[in-house]
Amino acid sequence: ILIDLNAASSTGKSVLQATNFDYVRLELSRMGLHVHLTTNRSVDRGGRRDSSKKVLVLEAGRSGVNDSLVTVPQHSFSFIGTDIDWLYNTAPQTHAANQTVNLSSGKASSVKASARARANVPKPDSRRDSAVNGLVWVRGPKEEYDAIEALGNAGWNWNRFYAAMEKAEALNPPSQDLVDQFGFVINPSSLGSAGPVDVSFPNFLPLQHQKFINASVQLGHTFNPDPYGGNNRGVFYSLSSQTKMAVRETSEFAYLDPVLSRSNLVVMYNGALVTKLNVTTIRATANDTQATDSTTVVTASASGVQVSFPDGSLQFAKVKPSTGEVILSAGTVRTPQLLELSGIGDKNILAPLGIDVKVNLPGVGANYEDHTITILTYLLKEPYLSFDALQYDPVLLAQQEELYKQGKGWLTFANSVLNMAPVDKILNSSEIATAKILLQTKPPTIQQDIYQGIRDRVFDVPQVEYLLFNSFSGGPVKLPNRSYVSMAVTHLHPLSRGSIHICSTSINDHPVINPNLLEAEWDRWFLAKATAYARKFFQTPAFQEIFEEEVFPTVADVSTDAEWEQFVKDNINAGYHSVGTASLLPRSKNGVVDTDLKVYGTKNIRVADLSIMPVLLSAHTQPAAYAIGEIAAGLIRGA
Ligand SMILES: Cc1cc2nc3c(=O)[nH]c(=O)nc-3n(C[C@H](O)[C@H](O)[C@H](O)COP(=O)(O)OP(=O)(O)OC[C@H]3O[C@@H](n4cnc5c(N)ncnc54)[C@H](O)[C@@H]3O)c2cc1C
Repeated sequence: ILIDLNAASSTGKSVLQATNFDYVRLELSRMGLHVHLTTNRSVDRGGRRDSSKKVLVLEAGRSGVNDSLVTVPQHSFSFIGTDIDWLYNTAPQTHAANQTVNLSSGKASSVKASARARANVPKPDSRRDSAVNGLVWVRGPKEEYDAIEALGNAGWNWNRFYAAMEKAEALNPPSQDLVDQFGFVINPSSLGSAGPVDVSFPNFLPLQHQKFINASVQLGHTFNPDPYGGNNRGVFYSLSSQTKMAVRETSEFAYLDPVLSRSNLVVMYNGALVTKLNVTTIRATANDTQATDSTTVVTASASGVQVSFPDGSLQFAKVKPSTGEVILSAGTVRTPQLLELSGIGDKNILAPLGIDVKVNLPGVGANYEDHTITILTYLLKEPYLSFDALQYDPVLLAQQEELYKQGKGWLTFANSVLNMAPVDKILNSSEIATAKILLQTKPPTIQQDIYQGIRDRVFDVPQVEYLLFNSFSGGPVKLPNRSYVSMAVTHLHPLSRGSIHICSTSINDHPVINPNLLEAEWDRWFLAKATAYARKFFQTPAFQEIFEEEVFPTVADVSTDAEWEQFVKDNINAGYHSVGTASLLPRSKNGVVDTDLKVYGTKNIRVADLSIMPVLLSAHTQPAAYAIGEIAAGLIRGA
């Protein structure tokens, strides 16, 4: 049953009153959605579906189906500032000029879109998706997944993640035409072919992105024809989470659509805002191994969740006594918020707010990590064009909109071509010596073994990603009727760690989001070096052919080490790759969930989203989110 709460609040209320659910899943949208749906779907595949299990999925966001800004690959990021953006900002960043940094996050579902797709509305007009990310589909190197296991998480290694990512994805190999036009190369045997999530190359690659491969090779970077099999070092063509016809792929379409007709599934969206879990507790007994002091509560269980409906009423969704489960997939910002509001978290944060501490779990909201990004802007020579031309040339825009209806042209493109660079490609020998010294200092906020792992892998795995945005990103002057391109420089393994904690007892107050960007000296120094290096791409013959000049920052403004460090502090961006606030780690290491994704000290509460990742990868995060969903589905089924 599919219930749009804005339209059918009373139906939603009657369903909640009448049902005890086996699984209540918070939230529907995007990555988080598919755990239960995968549960259903996978069980189907194995012929063991248990349709007696009642599943409730709750999502606060609305459908983005009628909003082409969220459905067309080229429009990714356009959701920022709209009603499908949670509108997060960080707290002032002490080590980054005290600025607050944008941390937009999607608040949308696309169940209507899925319904439309089921009705066979042809692509791409079905506009079926509401996801908002940049569509980049890439995985990290094998060692980084194995390092998650080495932190004390038995079984959470490359083999498991790789199998789960392959299970989720279905590669559409590029047509011969695309190979001939743009040079796309891929090794199909490193990718899944039968999963629900379509991954494809865009049907268009801007000239500057083609040249980026050449510029990288001219600088001594290696071209990697097979970045999906456990080694992503070098420059390569990256895939997008989109269909062959250039419609963005999402978890809703991939996982929800095939099971929407099931009578055991209820999906409430467009205003199903979960406010807290109702948690009851049983006190520790003397022989309980988890008890750390006489007041420790060791077994907490959720009887259900409270849901605020669009009409302002508070409803209760019940799980079956003794067997029902609640699965949190509210993302890295909201999952710790919901746990804390429900009394699961650090007692030193909860008690002053008057929250009854059900499980004292200091790891909730801690270990927060994000990639950090700087962006440089360059002017293209005439007559070369970027997406900026779509704004100043209405004829071109109209042509491209027409082409998109056939799944062709500029609008099919969000991104492709990444350069995942190891340290020794961008630092000289004296800088490497400095790097080794800086890495000896452990910043205060990172855990010892996470720090050690990152430090020990620094020279083995990529440390910086270079990626082109096909438009102007910033700078003092934007010339009319001219096209720009930007270079995003991402530090892949920062050492700074922050936190996300509630500051009130209301779900409506955003938690305090403090990534603590650039706290570590290593992070400031390395990102400055990596950003300065980005200029070298533009000095290669391949780029000099098409680029006129650097507009932000100019050589006159920023050239010395000190100037680059200041540039980084003044212009830092978060990577939109937040992880870690409900970390998969042993409880003794400040973990929040165990290897079954169960929240420590609880009987029937799991987390299945990116908040469980204890450390970031040399990769964008959505494939890991899908993998976590696939793995969680297996755990829930006991498979
Ligand atoms: C602008 C942007 C660009 C990105 N680009 C890329 C990219 O190109 N490639 C890539 O791999 N990754 C990218 N990412 C990252 C990737 O999209 C995220 O890491 C991923 O979506 C996280 O998945 P999640 O399931 O943990 O959380 P989310 O996808 O954030 O899902 C959480 C859901 O829970 C809902 N929710 C939250 N609180 C409540 C509540 N109280 N009640 C009900 N519902 C609630 C939210 O509305 C949301 O739908 C990008 C992210 C952003 C924001």
